[in-house]
Amino acid sequence: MNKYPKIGIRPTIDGRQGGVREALEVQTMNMANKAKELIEANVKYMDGTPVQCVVASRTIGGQADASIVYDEFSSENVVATLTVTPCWCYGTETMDMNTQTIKAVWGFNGTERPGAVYLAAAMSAYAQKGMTAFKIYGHDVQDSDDDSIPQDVQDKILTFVKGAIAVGQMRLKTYVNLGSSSMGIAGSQINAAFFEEYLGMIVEFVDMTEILRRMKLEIYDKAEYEKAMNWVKEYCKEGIDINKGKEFPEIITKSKVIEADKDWDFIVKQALIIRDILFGNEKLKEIGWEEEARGRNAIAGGFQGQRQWTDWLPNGDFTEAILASTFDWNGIKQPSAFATENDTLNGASMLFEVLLTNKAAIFSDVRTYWSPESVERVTGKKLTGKASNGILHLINSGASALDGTAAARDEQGQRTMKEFWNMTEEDIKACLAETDWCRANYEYFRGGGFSSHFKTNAELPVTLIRLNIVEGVGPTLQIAEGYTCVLDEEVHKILDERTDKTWPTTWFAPILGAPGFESVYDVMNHWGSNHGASVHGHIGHELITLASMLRIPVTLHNISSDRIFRPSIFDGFGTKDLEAVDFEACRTLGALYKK
Ligand SMILES: C[C@H](O)[C@@H](O)[C@@H](O)C(=O)CO
Ligand SMILES: [Mn+2]
Repeated sequence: MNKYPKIGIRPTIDGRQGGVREALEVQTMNMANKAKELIEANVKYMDGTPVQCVVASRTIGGQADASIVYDEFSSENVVATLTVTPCWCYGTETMDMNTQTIKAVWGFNGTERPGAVYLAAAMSAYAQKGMTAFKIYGHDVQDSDDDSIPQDVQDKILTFVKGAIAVGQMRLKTYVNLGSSSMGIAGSQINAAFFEEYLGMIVEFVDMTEILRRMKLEIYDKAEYEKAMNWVKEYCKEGIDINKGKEFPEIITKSKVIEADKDWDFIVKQALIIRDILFGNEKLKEIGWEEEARGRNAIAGGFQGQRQWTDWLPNGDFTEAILASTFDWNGIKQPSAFATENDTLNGASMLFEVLLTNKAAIFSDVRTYWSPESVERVTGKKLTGKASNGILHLINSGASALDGTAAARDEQGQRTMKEFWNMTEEDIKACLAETDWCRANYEYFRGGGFSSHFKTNAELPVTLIRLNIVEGVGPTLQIAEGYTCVLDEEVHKILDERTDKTWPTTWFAPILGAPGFESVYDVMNHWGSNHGASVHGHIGHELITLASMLRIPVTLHNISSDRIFRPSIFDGFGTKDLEAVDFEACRTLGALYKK
């Protein structure tokens, strides 16, 4: 990253000199420094670097002080400001009025000198001006000499910062769209205006022939290619070949132009090349390809694959699975949001998840709702535990991140999925050991290739999401928190093999009870598309905060109202039907980067 997006911290103060201001200087600055410590210790950029804060050089008692701080922040790529104060200050005279930053105000909840009153005054001013700001004050009154940050305040500050830093990291980065429409999936017919106006991103279009050009002209690092091939030989074991013994018609046999024993050479090269197209590679400059070495400033992308590519060339499953994982042949790496079937809206969903968690996002079809009755009919057995109300089969041709095996272990030795920097050598080997690579089903993929095949082998909290675009409404987000399920082995086998035994499976049970979550069937029935992106952890509240920053209304979620944190201006649209409020507020405010 050229210059990290930062959080600017603004200590505001009662400007009355001759006693009041002087008495508050230390406490106010202290709050700012405490907030900086909290943020820098808890939030990381995509590459694992701790998020950086810039604390203003002075307290702000009026716009003259504020203007010095605007200047300090302007050269630092400050994307969001957190104004902190233990006292009453003068609302519009001290507020952050820069329209380019995302804002929050933390008003100390004390009674001696009321920070929470300033907070309320500032929020009313922001609302009156049509500006968004997040309101933070503690649930319990603190004494004026208590410099701790209560847990509820910490949670709000961190949720705000995670969202704001995600917004900052997306801004002016590129989504690389490799190929075009895949099998009529509308999400693959990229909507550039969405990326530009809502995410502040740039869309680049790259034809899939670029991959063939780089193969033919050998525009890749040969040493790395050798290394990757050796790694594949050692760790990527082959699974079943379901084509064996089958008679295929000529249109299928003559379409396989890469010999079967050359598939790995092809797909490993393809993975290197696609990564380089997105992110660049200094090595290419050394071999005379300076333009290619630069990459395209990507933060995410997707590959069409089906069908103009896969109808005669090996599929993109290996590339997609490896790009999305927290490791490759070079060891640990930051996971990428990289969409299969060029479903750009699922790619953007993956991007939100990776940005908020630093973990791998798992791309899949939301393929089948298995009712308890159907499972019993087909297997003779009952679903149990978290699966007992029915399950969703999350499965796509083998493009899911290998972290989805849940083979990594936490400090207690339990299965989990991790931030990439916490992945160990053993975790990587374990994820690879629980994955086998099955030769692609030639009926679907005439050109062959290999699909990652595994099952998510632990009961873990996950969040499944989907970005949709609805004509007349714009982009909307759906969020389902739930658990991955481990089924009885025989039940798993019977259900899994009904779909495709060469693909990775995650069994998912959403948490029921919220509107739209009356049953597992309802969740599947309300889902906006054929795909979803899941990530480890229950991060629905963080997604809601991020969506509110981007003005993307959330149309379906199972997050309790006490976890929902949106800008204070949303309260001005009512408090009864939070979903309707979200719609109305997002529509009134308009896209963050509306041209
Ligand atoms: C191989 C098949 O075409 C699958 O890729 C297809 O069923 C899908 O994943 C549709 O989303
Ligand atoms: Mn699919």
